[in-house]
Amino acid sequence: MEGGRIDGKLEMSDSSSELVKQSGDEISHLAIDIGGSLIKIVYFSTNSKCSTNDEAPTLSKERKEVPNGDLNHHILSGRLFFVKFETSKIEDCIKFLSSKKLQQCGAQCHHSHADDKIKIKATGGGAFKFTDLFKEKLGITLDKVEEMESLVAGANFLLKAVNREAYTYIGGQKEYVQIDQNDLYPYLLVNIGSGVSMIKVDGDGKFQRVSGTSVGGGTFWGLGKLLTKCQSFDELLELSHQGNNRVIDMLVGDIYGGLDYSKIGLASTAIASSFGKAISENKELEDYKPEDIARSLLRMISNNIGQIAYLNALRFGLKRIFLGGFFIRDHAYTMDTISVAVDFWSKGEAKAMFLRHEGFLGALGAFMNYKDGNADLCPPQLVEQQTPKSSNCIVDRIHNSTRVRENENGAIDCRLRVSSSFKIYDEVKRC
Ligand SMILES: Nc1ncnc2c1ncn2[C@@H]1O[C@H](COP(=O)(O)OP(=O)(O)OP(=O)(O)O)[C@@H](O)[C@H]1O
Ligand SMILES: CC(C)(CO)[C@@H](O)C(=O)NCCC(=O)O
Repeated sequence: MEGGRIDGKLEMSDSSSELVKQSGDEISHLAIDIGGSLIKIVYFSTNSKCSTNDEAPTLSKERKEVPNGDLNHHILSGRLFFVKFETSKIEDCIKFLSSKKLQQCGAQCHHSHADDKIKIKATGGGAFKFTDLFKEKLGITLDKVEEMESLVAGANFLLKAVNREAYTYIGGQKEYVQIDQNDLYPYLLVNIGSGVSMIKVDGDGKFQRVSGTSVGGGTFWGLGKLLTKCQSFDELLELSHQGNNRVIDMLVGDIYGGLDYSKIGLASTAIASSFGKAISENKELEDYKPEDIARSLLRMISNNIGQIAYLNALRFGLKRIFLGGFFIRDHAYTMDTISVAVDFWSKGEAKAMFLRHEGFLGALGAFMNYKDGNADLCPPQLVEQQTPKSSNCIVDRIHNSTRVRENENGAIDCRLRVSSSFKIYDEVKRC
């Protein structure tokens, strides 16, 4: 179907407005994914002001003996929040972080000044590029988590723990997919960020990056900016919604005198050559409408990604393709093009499925990595909302049965298990 934003789009926060609205949150854990285009932050807050549900987020002082004996735990109830910034505006991100009470994020406050010890999980190329900046401006050490590992951990978590996370988009209809946790693997994860990574996922921590393409979200936004003079990514997407790609794309019918090329299965309306019409018309860039250019560009890139995804799925015999990354933006035309490409090339065999927390896979995966924390800081683990039964492995329990709750803003209600050595903000200040 033709473009347009789908109703009920997740309004996960876009930088500056959030700076004011959410300052003062008590953040217990935070992870960051610094990509080529966008910085994504996932944080867990126990601030009860944020709750819209009947069960207010609280710090429950519930103590649990872990089975091997020696550690007590707190259970923190609260909510996972999602925020993003443009990487080119990293100063906004720095301001945001400095407005937060971050001292407890992985901080170990024994024997020395807490500021020396603030460590957050960080992934993406920017975790390397901006190491010094974070140290200088915020006194924060970035504890690096490998990018592909983070993407996979984030996707696995969402697919197993969050209801209505994955959906198909066919014929203009969004349909949520019920994930059978015992039949999830293998699948192909296609992350469309600035560039595109394709990862074959075989289990928790079991994966292989099998392909990638540099023609991705950065290409759409970069070329689109040059060709249309749009000032923002969302403006470019909106413009594409109003355009007609047939003005610029050379169609099969343009070559075949209006006929289908039925012998090889190409309808006259299929695109034979993206932007191909521009070579035969005596027109300058200014003679084309920006909306038509935006439309052709979006179609070209989405189609190409859909096709490469399908080829890789075919290569490894994978039927399920999950797509993440902020290029998608829950945008109808983008998802429709990718879905049609996968459906067309696989003759209906493979399915493209989109993730609601699209661009936050890496940040979520890095967040999950706190479970590998060192001995001083007990690994925080996400636990479900229901009263936990006695079990040794809370994460396992998520994976095997219950699901965390998600509210309409994309924030996820959940509980975090932390060790008794973990301090809430006021206590940290006194260290
Ligand atoms: N507000 C925005 N500003 C810039 N790009 C946006 C915006 N919203 C969506 N996008 C699209 O999302 C892409 C970035 O997606 P994402 O954040 O998943 O990748 P990244 O982590 O920045 O890239 P990479 O993983 O390749 O380093 C951009 O290239 C652009 O196509
Ligand atoms: C380089 C990364 C992994 C950085 O996130 C990403 O932008 C990407 O996958 N680019 C595509 C590179 C390629 O495989 O051609």
